[in-house]
Amino acid sequence: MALAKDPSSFTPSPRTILLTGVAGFIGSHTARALLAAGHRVVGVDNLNTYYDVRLKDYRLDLLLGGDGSRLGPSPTDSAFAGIEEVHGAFTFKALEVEDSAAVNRLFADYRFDAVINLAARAGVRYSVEHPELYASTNVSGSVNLLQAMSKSGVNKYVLASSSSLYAGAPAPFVETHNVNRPLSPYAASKLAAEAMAYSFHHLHGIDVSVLRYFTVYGPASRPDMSPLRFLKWIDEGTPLTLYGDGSQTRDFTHVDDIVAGTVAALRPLGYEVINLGGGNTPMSIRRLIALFEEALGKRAIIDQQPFHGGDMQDTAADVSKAERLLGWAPTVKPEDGFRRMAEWYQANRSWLRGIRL
Ligand SMILES: Nc1nc2c(ncn2[C@@H]2O[C@H](COP(=O)(O)OP(=O)(O)O[C@H]3O[C@H](CO)[C@@H](O)[C@H](O)[C@@H]3O)[C@@H](O)[C@H]2O)c(=O)[nH]1
Repeated sequence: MALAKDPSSFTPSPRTILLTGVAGFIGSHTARALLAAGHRVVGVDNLNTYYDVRLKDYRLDLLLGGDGSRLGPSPTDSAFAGIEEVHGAFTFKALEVEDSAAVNRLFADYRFDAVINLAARAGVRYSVEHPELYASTNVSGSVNLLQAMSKSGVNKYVLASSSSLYAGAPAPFVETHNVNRPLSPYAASKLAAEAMAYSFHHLHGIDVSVLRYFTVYGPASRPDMSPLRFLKWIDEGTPLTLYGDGSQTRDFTHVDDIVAGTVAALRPLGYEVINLGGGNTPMSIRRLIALFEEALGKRAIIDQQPFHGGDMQDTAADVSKAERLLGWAPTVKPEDGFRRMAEWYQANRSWLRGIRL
C-alpha cells in the first residue's frame, strides 16, 4: 500500500477533479476549498427536489461568482441535461450520475486526476419509503463512475459514506466494526457503494478512500437535518418537533473539518475506510436547542414526539485512523461551530424564511 510518508504534510498538486453532488451541502463547501487550493473543479449535480432546491441554487450561485440570490436551472427544463456554466477554474454541469452514457461522455470530454463522489440520496427516513432511489443513485451511480474511471485510467476515488452504517453497533464506532447488517436502505446503499469500490480497487487497481461522515453541520446545511430545522423553528416561533426527550447525542462534525478530511483523502491510500467525525465529543439534542435559543435570543416551543424506532440513541466516532493516515483531527468545537451557523442563519434569514422543510 502506497502511503504518504508524513500524513500531515500531504498537499495534492493542482489537478482536475470531478466532484459529484457539487450543489449539495458538503459538495459545495468541498468545491470552494479545492478551488482555493488551486485545483480545477468540474462539478456535476442533478439538482433533485428531495429538499428545497433554493438551497442548492444558493450554493451553486456562490460557486459561480454570484451572491447566492440567482436561481439555478430547473431539472424539469427539457434543456437541463446540456447545461454548463463556468466561473474561473470551476465548471458546473447538469448531469445525473445514474445516466451511464452521460457519465461516459463527461469522461471523454475531460481528463480527470481524481473523482470525489458526493452525489447521493441522503436521509435515512426517506430511504425507507423510496429504497429504489437509493439503489439507483448511491449504488448504480457509483458503479457508473467507477467504470468510467477504470476505462479512462483515472486512479483516485474518494467516496462519501456515512456513520449510519454503524446503527446498532456499540459507540464509539470504529472502522473495524461489523457493518454487514445495515438497518436502513440508505445504510445498505452506502455499504454496497463501499463494496463496489473495493472490487474496483481489487480488479482495476483504483485507489480508494471511503469516508464515513458523522452528522455534518454548518452554513447552508441540509434542511432535512436537525440544525437548520431547529434554527428556523426557534426563530419563526414554530413548534419544534423533538423525537424522544432530547437526551440522544450526536457526534456533530463541522463541514470545514469534513472538507479538510476529504481533501486530505485525495492522497494514495490503497483501499481504506476512514471515519471523519467530531472525535467522541457528542452533544445532546437538548444542548443544541439551548445553544440556538441563546444565539437567537428566543425560546423554542417544544413539540415532543415518541422516539423514532429507526433512530440511533447516540453516535460517537473513533477518529484515530483519520489521524494516523491523514494527519486529520477535528478542529471546530461544536459550541463555536453552532454559534457560527446561527450567525450565518441570521445573515440569510430573509430568503431562508421561504425554504420548505
Ligand atoms: N449529479 C448527480 N447529483 C445527484 C444525484 N442524486 C443526488 N445528487 C445531488 O447530490 C447532492 C448531495 O448533497 P446533499 O443532499 O446536500 O447531501 P450532503 O449532506 O452533502 O450529503 C453527503 O454526505 C452524506 C453523509 O453525511 C453522504 O451520505 C452523501 O453521500 C452525500 O454525499 C445533492 O445536491 C443532490 O442534488 C445524481 O444522480 N446525480
